[in-house]
Amino acid sequence: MHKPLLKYCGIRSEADLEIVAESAADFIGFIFANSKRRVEPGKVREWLKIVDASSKKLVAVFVNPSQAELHDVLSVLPIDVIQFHGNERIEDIMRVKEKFSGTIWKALHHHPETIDEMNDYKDVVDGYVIDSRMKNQWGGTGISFDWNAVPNYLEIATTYEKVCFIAGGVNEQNIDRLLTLKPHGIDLSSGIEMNDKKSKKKIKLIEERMLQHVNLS
Ligand SMILES: O=C(O)c1ccccc1NCC(=O)[C@H](O)[C@H](O)COP(=O)(O)O
Repeated sequence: MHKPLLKYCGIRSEADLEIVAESAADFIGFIFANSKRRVEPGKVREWLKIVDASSKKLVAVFVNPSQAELHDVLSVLPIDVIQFHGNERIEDIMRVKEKFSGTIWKALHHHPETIDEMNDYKDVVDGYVIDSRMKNQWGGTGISFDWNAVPNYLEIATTYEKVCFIAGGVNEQNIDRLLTLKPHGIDLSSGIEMNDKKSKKKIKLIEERMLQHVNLS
């Protein structure tokens, strides 16, 4: 089995960045939306001058951003992927695509219409992040959704030739089950944190589980 793509999200300090830069993550995510994990683009730029994260792709996570908010981030940081995590309209995303030549992912929250939404966005995005749906919180909830739906999401994404990350409450205790479902990618934030900081110990446990799974299958 190929190792699923791995994204560590919600980097909020130079120390966090140092930890994930040394990890097996393929993608590292920064939150530019209202959240306890929100970061300022200028600060991230400073950290990136000090910490070598050049082996990682940088993901900018937005929730219904204005053009100015997008510009503030994209003009300062070498962003590889924009992750839209709100209820951005298709025409909003199309407008961004006119200027941004990188990858675009749409986060969709697990609910009865998610499959329809995957279809709605398929012509404007390169991939999906399926996350838990919680009242008053767009993401970073630490809560997982019913993973019985994951095979269906993966199948639909594959049909559309898109990558599909599974997010929401993934941690070292439940990642084994998720790995058996062969997600294209796994996205973690709360599950690699301790006292609001990224934890080397938790990352090590996650990566050991992933490695064992890949070696066994
Ligand atoms: O992480 C946040 O605080 C956040 C806030 C607003 C929008 C999105 C946010 N996170 C996006 C992510 O990609 C997270 O990694 C994803 O929601 C999973 O989080 P978690 O359940 O904490 O592992």
